[in-house]
Amino acid sequence: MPVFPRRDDKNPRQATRPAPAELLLPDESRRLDQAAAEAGVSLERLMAAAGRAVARAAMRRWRPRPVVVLAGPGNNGGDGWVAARLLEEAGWPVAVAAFGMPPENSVAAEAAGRWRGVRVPFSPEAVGRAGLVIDALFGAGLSRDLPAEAEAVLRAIRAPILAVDVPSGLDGATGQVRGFAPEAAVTVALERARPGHVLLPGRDLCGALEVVELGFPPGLIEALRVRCWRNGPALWRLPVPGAAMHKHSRGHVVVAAGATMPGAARLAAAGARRAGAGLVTVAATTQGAAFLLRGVAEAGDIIADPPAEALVGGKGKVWVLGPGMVPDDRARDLLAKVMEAGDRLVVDAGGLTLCAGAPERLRGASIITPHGGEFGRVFGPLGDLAQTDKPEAARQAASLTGAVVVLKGSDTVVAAPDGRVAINSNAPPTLATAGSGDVLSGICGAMLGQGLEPFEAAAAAVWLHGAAAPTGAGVVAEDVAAGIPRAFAQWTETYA
Ligand SMILES: NC(=O)C1=CN([C@@H]2O[C@H](COP(=O)(O)OP(=O)(O)OC[C@H]3O[C@@H](n4cnc5c(N)ncnc54)[C@H](O)[C@@H]3O)[C@@H](O)[C@H]2O)[C@@H](O)CC1
Ligand SMILES: [K+]
Repeated sequence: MPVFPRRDDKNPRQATRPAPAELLLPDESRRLDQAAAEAGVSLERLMAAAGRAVARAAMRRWRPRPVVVLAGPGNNGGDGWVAARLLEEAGWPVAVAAFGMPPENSVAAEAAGRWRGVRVPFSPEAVGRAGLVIDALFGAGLSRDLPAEAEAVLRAIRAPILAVDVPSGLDGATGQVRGFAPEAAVTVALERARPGHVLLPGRDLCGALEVVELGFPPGLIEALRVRCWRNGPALWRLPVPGAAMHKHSRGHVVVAAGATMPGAARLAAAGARRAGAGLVTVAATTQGAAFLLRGVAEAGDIIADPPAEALVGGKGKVWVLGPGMVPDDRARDLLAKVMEAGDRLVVDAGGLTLCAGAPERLRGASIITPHGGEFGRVFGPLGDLAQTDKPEAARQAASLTGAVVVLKGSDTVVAAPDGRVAINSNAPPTLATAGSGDVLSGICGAMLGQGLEPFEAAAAAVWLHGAAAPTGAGVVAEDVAAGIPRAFAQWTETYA
């Protein structure tokens, strides 16, 4: 289970509560509705709350204007019928275009039955003159591709779209588009967000995400035992140096540098040092050491041509193996020795290339940090799965290797062998620059060295990396490392 921040309610500085981080899968959402019914909270009441939240979101963001509500045949449509009625009661001009009617005697049918206002045919013309379209066609659990008729209408929209639950066509579990999904200005998510609101391309289609609580009885979400979260401070605590600490109690990170790209090792070492590692050593070749010594302030201790035996083993040691590493015999030997010694280990870049098509070689690593290409090279068919279901692919890779998998991208997924998944969303596009991954692997090493367990270490590192990255033009990987103290400060001020 994730460690939740301790809070001291007497101290107002500690009063900020991280937003609920659970991401519900469609099946969990169904179980939640069922449990609510058993606890005496009817679907009717939940639908009324959802429709009210949608109407309020429209009134908060827009002045009264002609609204067209696209209502689908299920409960998503039901929310739309409720919202239509409330907006009309508030004096807005509203028309409903229904795509099929809900089954007789259903809660959604009841909501539709209460609509006394204008109905228009479900056609591209219906949305042509709208000033706002409420998309209540299908929800996050859509099980097949969007029908062509629905796509034609959604494509004809020129007005801003307020999506109920998800923009219709978006798969709530994976963030993938089923045939087509429109780009919403606002998405009202119900009770909790879904993985598809955070994963790409879904996140980009949702516009501003509003998560509204519907009034589920307390304890029901906890009882679901959700295994997927939005990555953030609700999942881990960053290590904060205490007065009694000394450098040897804050971990010793050893970065193994390759023969040809010592700059990558320097960036990994910078990430580790800025993220609080007590000691950082770069183990380089003679040639690499000569280069590194010129930038000693950002590299830590440098050892030229160390015999691996001299470095492996020892208390508190964490290896970062791979940034700038050429997958040669020396690297292969070193990986084997580190594994044999049982040291904690972060494997990235060249270290992953050593394991292409042979994921079993990674057994014993604590954290691996592949981008999509490296993931495919190591895990073969799971690489294809990652294209359609990134969390599931990362989860399977973690279970296969026993390592926490950090599958990188703008929507980095962190998966643990026990099935926990954190999806990250704070990475600015400036992180798409050479060397930024090296900084991340160093931060992962520093988190492990300071005592976080691998899943929390990886998730915290990924968040810190995103928070450290400056936005705007001209950002290079060194700036990300330099931004780490500011990211720590942001966390301390808000959550510590
Ligand atoms: N706990 C929650 O989150 C709550 C959710 N509510 C709403 O309930 C919705 C989910 O309701 P449903 O499960 O009824 O799902 P939908 O409203 O998405 O509708 C599914 C219906 O559409 C049909 N369908 C699916 N794909 C189709 C296709 N390609 N072509 C034609 N028909 C298709 C299905 O057979 C089913 O009848 C959520 O999106 C949300 O708006 C609220 O009403 C109340 C509480
Ligand atoms: K929708």
